[in-house]
Amino acid sequence: MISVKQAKQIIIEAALPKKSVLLPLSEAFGLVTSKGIIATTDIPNFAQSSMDGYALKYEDKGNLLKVIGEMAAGISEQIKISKGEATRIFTGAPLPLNADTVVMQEKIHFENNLLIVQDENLKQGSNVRSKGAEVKQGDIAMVSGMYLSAAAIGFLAGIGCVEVSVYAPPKVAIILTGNELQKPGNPLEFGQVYEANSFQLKAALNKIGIKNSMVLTAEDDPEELQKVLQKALEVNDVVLLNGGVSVGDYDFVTQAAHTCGVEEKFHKIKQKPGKPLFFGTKEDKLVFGLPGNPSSSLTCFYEYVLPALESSMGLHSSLVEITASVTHDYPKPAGLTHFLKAFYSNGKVTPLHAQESFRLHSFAQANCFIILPEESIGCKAGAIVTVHLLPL
Ligand SMILES: Nc1nc2c(c(=O)[nH]1)N[C@H]1C(S)=C(S)[C@@H](COP(=O)(O)OP(=O)(O)OC[C@H]3O[C@@H](n4cnc5c(N)ncnc54)[C@H](O)[C@@H]3O)O[C@H]1N2
Ligand code: MOO
Repeated sequence: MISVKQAKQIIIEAALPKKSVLLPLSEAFGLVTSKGIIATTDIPNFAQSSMDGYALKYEDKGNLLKVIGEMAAGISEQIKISKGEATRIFTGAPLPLNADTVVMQEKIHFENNLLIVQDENLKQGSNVRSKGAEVKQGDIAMVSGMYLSAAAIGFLAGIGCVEVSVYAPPKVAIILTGNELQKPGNPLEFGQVYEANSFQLKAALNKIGIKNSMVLTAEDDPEELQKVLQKALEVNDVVLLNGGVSVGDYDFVTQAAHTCGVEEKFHKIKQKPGKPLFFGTKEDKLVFGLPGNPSSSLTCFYEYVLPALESSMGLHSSLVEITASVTHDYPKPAGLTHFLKAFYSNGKVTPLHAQESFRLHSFAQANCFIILPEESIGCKAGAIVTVHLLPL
């Protein structure tokens, strides 16, 4: 058995290659740019008013001005002003030719139908967004490696971008093993359990933009499992097997992986839950044999699978490590690293009641793991412990 640290290192070394893909902007939220983006035009594309008011030549601000027309947002015809003239103008509209300044409508008055500016703070260029103030044509508007937040998507749309090169979300297959699994919605026959792992894994994959993962099932039969794994490997970058990875007579995952040409990198880690985790590679594809117990499966996903997926997508790890003061004693024997389902708030972390790996009740209320290292014999209330905040 290897340590948690060794297992993580082996997975980092087996890094999935980063693949670039061109996607419509509407599908790029949450992904990371794989190429820089060059602005194809000046934005704004014209000198633009940022207020409702009057457009004038700054040098005319002390004169009585004749209002010769109106510039509204979206206007298609240009107006030219001369000395002693101004136009009405609205927010977002282009400035008339020769105007360089906008005075807010609250800061003027009229005498005999002529405009008088009453704004001591008015400067040349006041209330005007200059052409190219956001980006200039030919500028790098966004560098490679940028996370596409909602604001980043809005920014790119605003500079006229329709497609963006991003690191492709890897294709992931989930394989369920176990004759006892029943779909939620059907009555449970004797000996059956509701299938939960594909639901939680799909939810966690969705969270990082990996959608439409394939879910395949295999009875506890070595040949069937081998066929299903072979099929999954043909079209996916990552395969997540569930269950069948331990030492029972019906646990065929390692055997099937070997028969499919998967090179075993490790099997079993000094940890709880998730001790029997299997990891192997086939060419540049990754194969994880997640232990079947739902809590073990999801813990291994967060600690081992997620970082591998995120790194291939250019994402920073969403499993954030902090330290916190633990609120209760939690004794454990030395020998295995424990990942305790816990709740973190305001610098304090509380281990939750049910830690058994067949249960998800406490996991459903958890927002973090407390990490108790291999050599530790647990923690005392008030001790500072390592915490991994979960990307919920
Ligand atoms: N003699 C030993 N027995 C076991 C050991 C061991 O070291 N020696 N390790 C135990 C540990 S720890 C774990 S974890 C499990 C892992 O077992 P498997 O990965 O082989 O998983 P299964 O036996 O197929 O299933 C375990 C458990 O999980 C339920 N399960 C499986 N898939 C799903 C699913 N998709 N949704 C919901 N529940 C699922 C399954 O019904 C079992 O109850 O091995 C221990 N045994
Ligand atoms: O390690 Mo198993 O995952 O405890 O139940």
